[in-house]
Amino acid sequence: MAVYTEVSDEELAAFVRSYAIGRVLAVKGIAEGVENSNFLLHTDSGFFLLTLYEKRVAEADLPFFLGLMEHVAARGITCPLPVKTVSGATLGRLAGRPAAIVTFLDGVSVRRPAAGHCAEVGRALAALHRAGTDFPLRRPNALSITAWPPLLQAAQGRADEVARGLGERAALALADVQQHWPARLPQGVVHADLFPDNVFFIDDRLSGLIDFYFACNDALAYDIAICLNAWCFETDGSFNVTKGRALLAGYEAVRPLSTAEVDALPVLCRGAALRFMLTRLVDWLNVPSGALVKPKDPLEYDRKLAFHMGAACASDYGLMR
Ligand SMILES: Nc1ncnc2c1ncn2[C@@H]1O[C@H](COP(=O)(O)OP(=O)(O)OP(=O)(O)O)[C@@H](O)[C@H]1O
Ligand SMILES: N[C@@H](CCO)C(=O)O
Repeated sequence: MAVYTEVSDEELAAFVRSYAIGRVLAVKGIAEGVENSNFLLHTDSGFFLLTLYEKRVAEADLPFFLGLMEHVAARGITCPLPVKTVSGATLGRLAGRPAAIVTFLDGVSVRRPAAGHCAEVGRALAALHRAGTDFPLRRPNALSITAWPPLLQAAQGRADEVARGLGERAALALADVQQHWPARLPQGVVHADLFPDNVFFIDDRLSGLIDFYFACNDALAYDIAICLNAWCFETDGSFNVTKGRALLAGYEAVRPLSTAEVDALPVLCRGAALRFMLTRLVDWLNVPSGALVKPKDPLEYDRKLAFHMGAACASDYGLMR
């Protein structure tokens, strides 16, 4: 369970009094997630999500994340909406952390996505990219390629405690992506963490997107690579090209890819796999004592990276031209 910060009943009641959402009837720590402390909040006005922003979220970035949710929601994307305090603020402080209340979204995430889910995610990702086009705030990707060498450095000495050769494989992959990383792909606002746990469905139809706390400005196609990694691999480590094709076709039904984006797909997938392998590895080696959190497996992304190191072109992912 991701609850890093405990909140006393008194602190919570005082915090909620600054909103026009009635009294707290119940509050419950949420079992999913690894980044922030999340609570399901039941008040006289219904259900809400209370988030206390933890280590990786810089307070200065919160107006970007909360503003983006409002911006894309106004353009037809179903996502949580920040709730305003009676004085109009979307951000406050609780138990020493920056904190916000957002609307609760109906739906459930899928554990084993099918090709139909992948198609829906592709469409939703492209719609999000379109909706973000005129978002006025900017946030560079703090976990882009320039952030990977320090992550590797932080973990390399102990990487082989997790799996033999892991540090060396990561170093080779890093050198490869540094050599081939594309310079001038179409840019925009990307979600950057659209994993299955951040997409809700009702009756197999996509009902909403959550967790905008890695959103930033980057290459739009990099967001596709993150999704191919997160949605289109099987539990045995194989890439499911039918799911890849579905995701890419869903995306292109809304926003067709340029030739440069198609050509860059393999290296973007390698980079995206390396990014999540490295952040998972650093977290795996540094679980805060006393935190109720289950770190995610870096080796899942080591296996995905191995697949991508052997993939040569976009057709390996199901994209036909
Ligand atoms: N607005 C919402 N409506 C309903 N449930 C939500 C909402 N926001 C979050 N949740 C629930 O809380 C869980 C954790 O939320 P979230 O993914 O934002 O946390 P996180 O710590 O940032 O996780 P992650 O590891 O994905 O980065 C989600 O998987 C979902 O079950
Ligand atoms: N989605 C990320 C965790 C949130 O950063 C992962 O699976 O590694």
